[in-house]
Amino acid sequence: MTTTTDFVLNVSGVSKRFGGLQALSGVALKIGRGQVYGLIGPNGAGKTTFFNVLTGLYTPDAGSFELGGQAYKPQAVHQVAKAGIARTFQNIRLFAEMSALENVMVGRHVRSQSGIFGAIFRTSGFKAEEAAIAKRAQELLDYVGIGHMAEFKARTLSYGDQRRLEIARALATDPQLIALDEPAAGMNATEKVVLRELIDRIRNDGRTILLIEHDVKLVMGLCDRVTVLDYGKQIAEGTPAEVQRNEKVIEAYLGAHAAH
Ligand SMILES: Nc1ncnc2c1ncn2[C@@H]1O[C@H](COP(=O)(O)OP(=O)(O)OP(=O)(O)O)[C@@H](O)[C@H]1O
Repeated sequence: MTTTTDFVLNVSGVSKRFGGLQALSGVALKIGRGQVYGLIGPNGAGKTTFFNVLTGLYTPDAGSFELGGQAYKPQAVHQVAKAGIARTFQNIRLFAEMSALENVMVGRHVRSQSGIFGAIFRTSGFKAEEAAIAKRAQELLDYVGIGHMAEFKARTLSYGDQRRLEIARALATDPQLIALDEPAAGMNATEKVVLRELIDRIRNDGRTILLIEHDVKLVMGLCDRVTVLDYGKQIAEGTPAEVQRNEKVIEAYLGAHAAH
């Protein structure tokens, strides 16, 4: 029997309106533990809006949300991080002047115990925790393949490496769900192959991933299931093979291409 806890994320009826524009209309999706789940659709379909609602940047007009079998309200970004969702952004958001290691350490602080008192008075508990956080951050940089760049300022890394750094920072929060917003954007073919291997590895290590991606080949090769949005509505859901031969999906994409 399938119980709700088999789903890391279980949302339904998610709606969001901007003035006269219905950006999301009753979107529902269930992401099984250990899956890579793709969210695709033409430009303006509502993918980023869905991410922003899910991660507390926008307040939904309606919707029910469950994470790891527990109800949660995505009302504020820090609550969402605590609840266990980490994300990356379409336009990379790193601390440009901080080192790669420090950027990952910031992510890890979501889970730290000593708090502000420990940080100010530099208690022994705080120092031990800082050392543990630095060690874990280095492991994560190694994991995503940029361990040798730990001391480099984030802004000096290549585009592809900055994206990998963002993934390391997301992993640092030990999330139940990692939401990746167009991780392959701006990458060349070689970088995409490396990215694909990394996402595969993250899944094989038992993590669950929600992915917005324009590169259809990457989505189809990587995802276990896919939801297709068009004008805020879900027009298809299923395995990559199923959605690829769905008439509505073909029409939405052809229509979008014809419009350009
Ligand atoms: N803050 C906002 N205020 C008003 N309209 C918005 C806002 N954010 C998004 N929209 C509109 O909502 C619709 C969905 O946009 P969204 O960015 O979610 O699409 P998307 O599928 O992520 O597109 P893309 O692939 O181009 O990133 C668009 O028509 C967009 O103009």
